[in-house]
Amino acid sequence: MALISFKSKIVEAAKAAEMVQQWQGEHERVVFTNGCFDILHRGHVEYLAKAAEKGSRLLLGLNTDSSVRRIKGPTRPIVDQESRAIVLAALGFVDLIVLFDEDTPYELIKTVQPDVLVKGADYKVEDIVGYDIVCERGGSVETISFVDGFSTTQIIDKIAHELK
Ligand SMILES: Nc1ncnc2c1ncn2[C@@H]1O[C@H](COP(=O)(O)OP(=O)(O)OP(=O)(O)O)[C@@H](O)[C@H]1O
Ligand SMILES: O=P(O)(O)O[C@@H]1O[C@H]([C@H](O)CO)[C@@H](O)[C@H](O)[C@@H]1O
Repeated sequence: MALISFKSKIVEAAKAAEMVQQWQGEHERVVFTNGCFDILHRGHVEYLAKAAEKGSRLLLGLNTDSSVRRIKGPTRPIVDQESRAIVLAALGFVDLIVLFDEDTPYELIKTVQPDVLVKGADYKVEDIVGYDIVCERGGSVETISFVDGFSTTQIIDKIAHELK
């Protein structure tokens, strides 16, 4: 798949909503998840693969750099938003990526109206942003178990320690 086709997965919210409506019209089950995904690691990949299995299409909400900075602190992200989006777009089981600049994906989830909302098991189901929106339309909100020993923070700490 040429790079250009990876980039075509990265769309604006309005386009994503249009695609989701089309897929749902064809009885496809659309899964939504979101995150910062700074320095992609094995936990992310296994998590996204399992999220994708919960439906037939996977839409990923990706925090912009300024959003990540507000959530994870002034030294983050390490990897810029365009690079994070392209790396994620290379994953065959990711169908669409939408950048969002808010602190939470609430407005994006309201716009795209997915069938399934997924986060990692570090979140309680009822605390997941968008829970109300997805449940209201009869969708499901689920968590995916953690792959122990993998986090971006741990990678950063390991590099910082090794380079001391
Ligand atoms: N080891 C893991 N196993 C399964 N899911 C994970 C793992 N690490 C992160 N996730 C999930 O991936 C998504 C993105 O998480 P995030 O980008 O915060 O990863 P992270 O490695 O925890 O980052 P940080 O260390 O900077 O907090 C979230 O839904 C999170 O639950
Ligand atoms: O990569 P993270 O930190 O797991 O992603 C965050 O998830 C938050 C979650 O959806 C809250 O229920 C979200 O609000 C935040 O914007 C990040 O995407």
